[in-house]
Amino acid sequence: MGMAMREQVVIIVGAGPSGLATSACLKNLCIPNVVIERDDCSASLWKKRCYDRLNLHLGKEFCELPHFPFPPDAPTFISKIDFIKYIDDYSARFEVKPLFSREVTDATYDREVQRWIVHVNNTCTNNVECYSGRFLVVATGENSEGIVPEIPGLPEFEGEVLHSSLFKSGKDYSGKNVLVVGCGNSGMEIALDLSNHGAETSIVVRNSIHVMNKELIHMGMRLLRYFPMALVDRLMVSCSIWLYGDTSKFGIRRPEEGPFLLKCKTGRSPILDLGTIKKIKTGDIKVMNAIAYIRGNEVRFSNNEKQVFDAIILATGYKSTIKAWLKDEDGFFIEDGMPRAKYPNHWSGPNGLYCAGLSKRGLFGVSEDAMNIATDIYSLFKDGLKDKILL
Ligand SMILES: Cc1cc2nc3c(=O)[nH]c(=O)nc-3n(C[C@H](O)[C@H](O)[C@H](O)COP(=O)(O)OP(=O)(O)OC[C@H]3O[C@@H](n4cnc5c(N)ncnc54)[C@H](O)[C@@H]3O)c2cc1C
Ligand SMILES: NC(=O)C1=CN([C@@H]2O[C@H](COP(=O)(O)OP(=O)(O)OC[C@H]3O[C@@H](n4cnc5c(N)ncnc54)[C@H](OP(=O)(O)O)[C@@H]3O)[C@@H](O)[C@H]2O)C=CC1
Ligand SMILES: O=C(O)C(=O)Cc1c[nH]c2ccccc12
Repeated sequence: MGMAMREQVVIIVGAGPSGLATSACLKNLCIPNVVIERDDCSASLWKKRCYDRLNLHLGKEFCELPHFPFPPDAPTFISKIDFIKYIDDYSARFEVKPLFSREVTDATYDREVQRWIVHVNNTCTNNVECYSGRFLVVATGENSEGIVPEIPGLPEFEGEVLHSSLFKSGKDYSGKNVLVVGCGNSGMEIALDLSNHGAETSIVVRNSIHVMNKELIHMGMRLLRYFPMALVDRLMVSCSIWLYGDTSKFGIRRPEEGPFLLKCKTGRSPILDLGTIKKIKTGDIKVMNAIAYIRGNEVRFSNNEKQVFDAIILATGYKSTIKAWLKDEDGFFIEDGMPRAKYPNHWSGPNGLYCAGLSKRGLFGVSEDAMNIATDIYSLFKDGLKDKILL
């Protein structure tokens, strides 16, 4: 029996904020679309794959999705629960109804028929489904899979090893010796949570980082609307020095380049401190050098220090997994699954291919991409393609 081909205009892969926002913007312009999601719910990163104490880091004006502002009486900083509610309200408002439990395993552009052919594994029925669309929007996110670093001896480590995406709470680690590897925003907050719950906590900081707080970053983001980045960056660093002093004696060095410049160049966010630095200063959280190797349950650091641990939390970041399923003959994406073209030209590719949420600019980047993509597809509609597309 042949497989039924489900004809679509726009196929959106991923029902996180990017996929939902793109769908909503398209619907607003009366362009039919379908959202395909591997998980059994939308925004699964927020609902299932983050730690309990997580809340939004940025003010609500930087976390809004298109055409749906947060209520004026909502607090500046939104909690995770309220953000999840906002996402669900957003889907309801625009009647976005993703097809859940469907993992895209293959997407190929068929030049003959000028359409994207997308194969999906329905994890409920175990059937393979096939969709075809004139446009394909990749919205599978920068956080599709946790990165597990290659550290000698890690696979044989005798204690527990957990990626930060699976970490829920420090309460399971009370009284244990825990090593957090990685000092991005996840690592810093997880270390705080562990220590608050009575774990003996250490964190590996192998490179320089900018440390700021919520209010400072909020002020900086607002100032960026009016002032040059170099000026705002200088102000941010001065405030950071005033707030935290010289942290190098605690193992935390500041980069030469400014926080927002680094964010734009590398995508790495400054650390938004929620109390971790105070605990590092008091010695409640211990800063460690890079890991040299692991033997049994003992970790050896690059300065020859060694210590035994019960658990290791890998807060070592995430990767995009697009390359595993997208037949990308034109090389729109590079090896790490991120678009080759630099911001602000990253979102539009050849043959009706787009990506949303891959600009390393958090939720504000997500909204920008969704609106650009919908407007672009709409203009192709208007230019007379309409009849052809709707075929
Ligand atoms: C712990 C953490 C906290 C964060 N906090 C903030 C914050 O406060 N502010 C901010 O601006 N940003 C934050 N971010 C950044 C985050 O990337 C965005 O908030 C947002 O979730 C990005 O949305 P997205 O839709 O692009 O990706 P995601 O939310 O990751 O959604 C992608 C979706 O695609 C699905 N998918 C993946 N592969 C497939 C496939 N092959 N087939 C079908 N479906 C697939 C996934 O299941 C997922 O539901 C945070 C990230 C993390 C990890
Ligand atoms: N509430 C919020 O808004 C939150 C937002 N986020 C966001 O989510 C995204 C992901 O954050 P996060 O999960 O922290 O990941 P990141 O990619 O930001 O950080 C990963 C960290 O791991 C370090 N690292 C990687 N490999 C190793 C290794 N082998 N040994 C030692 N250190 C290593 C990196 O350091 P190095 O520089 O040395 O490579 C880096 O500090 C970010 O954009 C972040 O801002 C995260 C948490 C909360
Ligand atoms: O998650 C990202 O990549 C973002 O850009 C949003 C963000 C979350 N936490 C932050 C701290 C400082 C600057 C940006 C962010």
